[in-house]
Amino acid sequence: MSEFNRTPKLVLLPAVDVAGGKAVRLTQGEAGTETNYGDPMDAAADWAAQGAEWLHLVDLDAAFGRGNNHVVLKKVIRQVKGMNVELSGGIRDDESLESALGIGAKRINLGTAALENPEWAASVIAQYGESIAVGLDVRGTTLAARGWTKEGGDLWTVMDRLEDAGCCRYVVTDVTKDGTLQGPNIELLQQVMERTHRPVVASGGISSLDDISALRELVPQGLEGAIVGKALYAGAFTLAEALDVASD
Ligand SMILES: O=C(O)c1ccccc1N[C@@H]1O[C@H](COP(=O)(O)O)[C@@H](O)[C@H]1O
Repeated sequence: MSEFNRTPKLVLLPAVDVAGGKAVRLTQGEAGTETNYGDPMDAAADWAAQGAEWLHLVDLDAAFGRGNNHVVLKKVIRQVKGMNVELSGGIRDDESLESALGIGAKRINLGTAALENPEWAASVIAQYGESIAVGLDVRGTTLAARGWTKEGGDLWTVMDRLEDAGCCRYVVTDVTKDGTLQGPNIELLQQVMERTHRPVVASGGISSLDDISALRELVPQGLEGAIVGKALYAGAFTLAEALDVASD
C-alpha cells in the first residue's frame, strides 16, 4: 500500500494507574478491586523501552479524594524524560493544575472539575489550550465524577458546553468496560466523534490486537489515540506488538 492511502497511525498510551504508590488496575474503576502490578517506575520504564511515545499516568488516590501520589508521579515523569505524559486524577484547581504541569506533564486530563466547576474548566481551557483534555468518563450517557462514584450530568449536554469552551481533546472512557477486557465501546466513540471535530482518545476495554485494529479504523473519523491498560499487564499482547498494529 502506498503511504498516501494508508490509514494514519493510532497513538497508543499505555496506562500506569497509581494507588498507594503501586501500579494497579481496577475493574470498572471501583475502589477495592485493585490488582497490584508493582513499582510504577518499572511499568513506565517497560513501556518506554518498548517504544511508547505517550504515557497515561493516573493518580487514583487523588481521583478518589483519599490522598495523592505526587512524589511517585514526579519520579515516574522524571524517569521517562522524552516520553509525553498525560496526567489525570485529582486535578481540580489552579494549585493542582500548576503542580501537574510543573512536574513535567505534557497534557492534563480534567474529570470532576470539568463537571463540577465549568467556569474554571473553561478558563484553563482558554489559558492552556492543547495542554488540557477533558476525560468524558461515562456509564451509558451519564458522566461519572469523584472517582466515578457520583453522577456528573448528561454526556451530550456537557460536551456542548465543552465545545463552546474550545476544549481541544476528549478522552472517552466507558467506565463499565474499563479493566474488563471486554473490548472498547466503538458505538460510543463514534457518537462522540460525530459531535466534535476535536481529536478523541479511546479508553476502556481493549483486550486484543484485533481491538487495536478496530480502533485504528476509526482514525479517519477523528480517533487520535487509545489508552491500553489491563491487556498489557495481563500479557494479552506486548506493547511493541500493539504499536506495530497501530502504525504498520
Ligand atoms: O482510571 C481509572 O481506573 C479511574 C478510576 C476511578 C476514577 C478515576 C479514574 N481515572 C482517571 O481519573 C480521572 C478523573 O479524575 P478527577 O475526577 O479529575 O479527579 C479520569 O480522567 C481518569 O483518567
